[in-house]
Amino acid sequence: MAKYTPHELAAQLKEGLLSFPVTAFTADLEVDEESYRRHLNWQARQGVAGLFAAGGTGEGFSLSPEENAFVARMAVEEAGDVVPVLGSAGGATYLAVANARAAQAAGCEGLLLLPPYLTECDQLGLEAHVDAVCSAVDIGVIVYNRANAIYRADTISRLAAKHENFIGFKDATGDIEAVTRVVATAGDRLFYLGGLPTAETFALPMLQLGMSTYSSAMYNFVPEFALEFYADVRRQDRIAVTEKLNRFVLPYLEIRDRVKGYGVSIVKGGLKAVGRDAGPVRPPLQDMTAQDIQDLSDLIDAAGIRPAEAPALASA
Ligand SMILES: O=C([O-])C(=O)C[C@H](O)[C@@H](O)C(=O)[O-]
Repeated sequence: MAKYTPHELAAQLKEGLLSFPVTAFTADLEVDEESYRRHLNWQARQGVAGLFAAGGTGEGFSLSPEENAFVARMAVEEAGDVVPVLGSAGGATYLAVANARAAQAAGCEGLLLLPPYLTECDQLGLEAHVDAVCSAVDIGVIVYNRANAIYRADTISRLAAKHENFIGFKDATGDIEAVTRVVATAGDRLFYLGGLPTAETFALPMLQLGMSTYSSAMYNFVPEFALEFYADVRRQDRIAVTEKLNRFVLPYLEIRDRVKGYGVSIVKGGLKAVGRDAGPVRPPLQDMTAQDIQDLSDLIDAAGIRPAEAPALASA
């Protein structure tokens, strides 16, 4: 039974940083229960407004429906008494509906609806997709505007008028005109969160567009830094934000951009770098090389943001 109504959930999420934890895997690429539970415990207790299990950084797209439900259940058990936990739903409509129902049954307060895969889709199909998911559950639903799921403002408004539990719009396009149309049309009926890769990079300009929060992947391994960054953004302290961009975020992007898919792999690399290994990524993503992890570890030290309780990386 959810503790938050969809409306209360939106009010809570929009006022703080959002955690998107990685899903821990063993060397055999199985879900690593012990390591995941440990990670969740750490992530939930640093001061975020909500925790999204099995999102993009959590490799939700690589989980079977059973694993997705298991991950959601573990997240609720480990973090649900501290922060609202949201699950994820993805793939074809029938799978997304099954994921959504399983997330609700696991005790999630809401869910992130990931884009479906492979096929192109347009507005009527996307509307039917969101319609089916929102109708299948009572908990809050946030759509992820990304890849092949790009929602027009009128589609979003119709869905918001129809479904009380449709509460949020997460953008990973950075298309200012389109996002402005969505925010201007749906207004306060929804809340808006930034979800571009390494969302910190865009946080200040997106705040002006109405995105009071964002998904922080780097919060996984440098939580204090990520929270300070968010506080600077909310204060609109451009000088502090720029200093942090130069000190860590922009050099981090240079490592992230070395290989396609490192947007996720670098987060697990960052966890290795701070001594909190959550295992490998699943193919088709590829793990960071030892050199890339070392470079990231050096950057963390040069920026002075190694988490207090995290040991330095043993030299290779
Ligand atoms: O679903 C997710 O993990 C994301 O939204 C992607 C990341 O959290 C992205 O915002 C980032 O890399 O900071």
